[in-house]
Amino acid sequence: MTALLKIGTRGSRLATTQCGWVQRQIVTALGHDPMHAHDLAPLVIITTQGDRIQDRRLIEAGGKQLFTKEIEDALLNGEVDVAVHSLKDMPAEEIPGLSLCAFPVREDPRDAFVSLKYHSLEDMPAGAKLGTASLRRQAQALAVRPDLEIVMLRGNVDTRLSKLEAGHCDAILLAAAGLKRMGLEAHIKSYIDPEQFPCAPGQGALAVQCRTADLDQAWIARLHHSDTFLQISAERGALVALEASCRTAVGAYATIADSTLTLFVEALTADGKTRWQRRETLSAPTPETAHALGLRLGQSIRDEAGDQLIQYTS
Ligand SMILES: NCc1[nH]cc(CCC(=O)O)c1CC(=O)O
Repeated sequence: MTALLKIGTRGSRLATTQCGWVQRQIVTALGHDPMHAHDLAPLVIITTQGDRIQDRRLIEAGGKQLFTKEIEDALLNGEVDVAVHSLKDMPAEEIPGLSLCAFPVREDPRDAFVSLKYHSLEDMPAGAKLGTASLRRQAQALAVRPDLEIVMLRGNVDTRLSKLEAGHCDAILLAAAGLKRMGLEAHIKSYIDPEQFPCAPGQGALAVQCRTADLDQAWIARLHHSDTFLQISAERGALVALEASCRTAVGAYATIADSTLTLFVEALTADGKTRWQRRETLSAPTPETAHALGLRLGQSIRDEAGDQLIQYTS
C-alpha cells in the first residue's frame, strides 16, 4: 500500500497521540478504512531544537519557533505533507509557503490541578511547592496564592508527572486537554476556572498545517470545526496584540453561546501582583470580527500596561 501523504510530528507521547487522531480522521475523510492509517498516512517523528534544550533561558531566547521550525522545514522541502501542532505552541507570525489549514474540535481548554496530596490550589499549605515552567500559570497561581513556592518543572507531560511522583513538588498545573488525550484524566484532582484564570490562547486546540499550495485537499474541510475556529481566532488576536513570548504571561479564553462570543483576556506580571483584564462579547461573530476583537482587547491592555508586561528573568 503506498502512502497518500506523510504526517510530521514531534516525538512526545502527547504529540504522537494527537497526531494519531488526526491521521485516522484524514484517512477516513479520504474514503479509506482507518485500520490502514499507518500505511496510508504514516507519521514521521521530527525532533525539534525545543525538544533537545532543557534550559528555560535558552527557550526564552529562541522563542516559540524552537518547537516548530524543523517540522515546518520538513513541510517546505516535501519530506512531510501535513503537520499537527498543539495550537498554543505555535508562534503568532505566519510562515511563508505554509498555512494552518484546519482546526479540529477543541478538547477541554482548562488547566488541571494534579497532586498526590491536595485537592486544589486553595488546599495547599503555605510555602508548598507548585511545579510549572509556564509564566502564565506561575503568575495566575501567585495572584491567589502568593505564599506558594514556584518550582521550575520542565519536560513533557510524562516527565512532569514522574517528577511530581518523585517529590520534586507538591502539585503541578497541566493542560487538561493533554491529560485527557493521553488517557491520564484520572490524575486530575480539580480544574482551574477559566472564567477567573483564562487559559493560554489556543490551549486544547490542534492546528493542522500544510503547504499553501495544497489547500484544496478534500480532507481539510472535514477536520475543520467552525466554533473552535471562532474561539481561537479571538484568543490568537489577543496573542498577536500582546506579542506573548515565553516571557509574557497572557491568558485568553473565548466561549460561544447563542451565537455570541465572549472573550476574556488577561496579562499579568510574573509575580501575579498586577493583572490587566478585559472581557467583551460579540454577537454573530465571524473569524475576522473575532480576531479583531482579540486584537483590540489585547491592544488596550498593552496600552495600559506598557513596559510592565515584559519580565526579564535573568
Ligand atoms: N507546552 C507544552 C504543551 N503543549 C500543549 C500541551 C497540552 C495540550 C494543549 O494545550 O492543547 C502542553 C502540555 C501542557 O501545557 O500541560
